[in-house]
Amino acid sequence: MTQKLLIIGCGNMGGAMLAGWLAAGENPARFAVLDPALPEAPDGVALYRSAEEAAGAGHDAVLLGFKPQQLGALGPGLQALTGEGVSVYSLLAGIMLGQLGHAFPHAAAHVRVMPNLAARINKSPVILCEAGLDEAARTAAFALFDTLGSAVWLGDEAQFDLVTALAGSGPGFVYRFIDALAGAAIDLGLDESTAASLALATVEGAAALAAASDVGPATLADRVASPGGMTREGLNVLDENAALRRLLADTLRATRDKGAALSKGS
Ligand SMILES: NC(=O)C1=CN([C@@H]2O[C@H](COP(=O)(O)OP(=O)(O)OC[C@H]3O[C@@H](n4cnc5c(N)ncnc54)[C@H](OP(=O)(O)O)[C@@H]3O)[C@@H](O)[C@H]2O)C=CC1
Ligand SMILES: O=C(O)[C@@H]1CCC=N1
Repeated sequence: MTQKLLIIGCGNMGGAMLAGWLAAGENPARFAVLDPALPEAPDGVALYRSAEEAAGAGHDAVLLGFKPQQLGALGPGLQALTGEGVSVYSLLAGIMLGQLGHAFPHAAAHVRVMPNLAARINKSPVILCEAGLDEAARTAAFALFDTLGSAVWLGDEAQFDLVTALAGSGPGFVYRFIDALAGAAIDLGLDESTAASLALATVEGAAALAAASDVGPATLADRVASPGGMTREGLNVLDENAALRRLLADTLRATRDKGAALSKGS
């Protein structure tokens, strides 16, 4: 079981995860941060400015929360923090287990972790893929990340970039949809603040209902579309030539394919 986690790079995503763990009641002393310029860490969480300083953290796992493009430059300087008995959890989009193994050869295990920003409110799916964990360590890793929402093991690493596009990047696409929904209403004559608040409340309520419902989104869409009514006309626009689905397939494809480029260093 991870006793103490050193978060290396605590920006948008690492910070959201740390906030989620603390919000769930985890002991702040279980966490430490290594980040050269972070203004401050939450109360009770040690903040280190260099790898040399962080060597005293007493950690048994690290969470890599810097950018994938930094792995080559930062990896060698992190060797001393990722020695025997230390598990390496990585948020680095596109970076494969084999590359983590190459960068941190002495670590006990290597785990890819893909959450999203909703970790901050413990509502994130967290996809996990590992090499080197024994059964007890798998159970402990699952529990740690499940606190942030809902953890799930992915058996086939070849699909990791695709699930990253869907669930890691996904909130970005949903936020664009909310803005586009509001923007379209503004284009048709609604005032800006009414459009923004109605679009957000509608997406929030629709997602919550879908999550609480025992039928799927397609059935719920049909329940919104009263026979002979207004909604069907709008659904017909989205459905014509699978317009929305094709747009989203292009979106996920472009996102997924950037993962392969990141793993090659671009
Ligand atoms: N944002 C998201 O929604 C998601 C991101 N990810 C992954 O999380 C990782 C971080 O992304 P994100 O949080 O968006 O990026 P950010 O830039 O917000 O966070 C990166 C953090 O790393 C810090 N950092 C820079 N250099 C070092 C160093 N030498 N040692 C330690 N820390 C350093 C940065 O500091 P400074 O700002 O001062 O440079 C910053 O605080 C990426 O690998 C990304 O693929 C995964 C899932 C979702
Ligand atoms: O944009 C990125 O590369 C990261 C990975 C998933 C979400 N943000």
